[in-house]
Amino acid sequence: MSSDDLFWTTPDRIEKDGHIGPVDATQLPRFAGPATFARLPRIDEVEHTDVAVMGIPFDTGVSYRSGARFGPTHVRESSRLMRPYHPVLDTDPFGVQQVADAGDVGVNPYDIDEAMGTVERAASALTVRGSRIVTIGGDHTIALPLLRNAHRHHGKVALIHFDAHLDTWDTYFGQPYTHGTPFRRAFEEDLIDTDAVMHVGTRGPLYGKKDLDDDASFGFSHITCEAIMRRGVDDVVEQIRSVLDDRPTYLSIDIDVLDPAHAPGTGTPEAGGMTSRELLAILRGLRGTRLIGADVVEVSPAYDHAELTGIAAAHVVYDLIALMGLSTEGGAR
Ligand SMILES: N=C(N)NCCCC(=O)O
Ligand SMILES: [Zn+2]
Ligand SMILES: [Zn+2]
Repeated sequence: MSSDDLFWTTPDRIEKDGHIGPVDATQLPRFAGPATFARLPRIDEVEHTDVAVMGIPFDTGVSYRSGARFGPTHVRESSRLMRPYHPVLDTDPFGVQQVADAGDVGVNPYDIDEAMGTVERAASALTVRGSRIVTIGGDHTIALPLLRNAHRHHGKVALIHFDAHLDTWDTYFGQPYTHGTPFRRAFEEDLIDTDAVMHVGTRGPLYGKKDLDDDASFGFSHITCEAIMRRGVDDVVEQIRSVLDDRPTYLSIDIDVLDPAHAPGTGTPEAGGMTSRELLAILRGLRGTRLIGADVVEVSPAYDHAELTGIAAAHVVYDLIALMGLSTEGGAR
């Protein structure tokens, strides 16, 4: 900031190769100013956006604890400490591509159908403008309209779904569109490439064995949390990569895939989950795959403590952005 500009309205930003990055934390302390994701510019502050971070403050689809409507704000607040260089992937996620915060979509909290339509239209508007999207939820219901948009622009997509839960259940209280059902609907609507759909991190009690039989009949394979523990991260990465090949790939990450010790702030927690270290390591193993879109959902801040969940989710979003910059789909490699 110059001396005649003492306020956060026009802060200095880190710039690289013509890409406008985060507010410079050596000029304006990280804890000051409004929280866009990683203190990146808003989408209206840049001419073109390669990757848009979009918030969906929606939780009308939940079956247990509510509150994920506050997820986007919380994850942004928890993302103030992101730095511009990713040492493991050896990349500048905000320097190799233009990343911007698209803000929150104004979804109807009283009408799930209408909200899903709004999410799809918002996602489509960003896609048409040439942006790939990392969505911050919101409950998992929103994966369905996001997959509808992905399918419209890319055809059937490979889906890697990190979650404690299958989310391929049929209905809850007779309702087809809930946070426990998006991937069954996606299968029925032919949005996903059934040769390349996988759950990672599943665990916890089910309603019955039929849940697994139904899920398998939709083409899903799964790597349980227990398998991750026994087999280790590298082996799991190899299995995921073997199904992806160069297919257009969507990653959906329910933060409850993490153990409640790592992510207490979520609506349907299950014991025995992944560590955030395991999740980040598996994601980094997907470097160079054809990532067309991703979401991080189910952060419910009222149940969070010391921003544990928000910080984990913010790091996951950061890594997804880094992966997009290294992706074979429009990325800088
Ligand atoms: N957290 C998500 N997305 N789904 C959980 C649904 C679990 C249930 O109510 O049986
Ligand atoms: Zn879940
Ligand atoms: Zn889920």
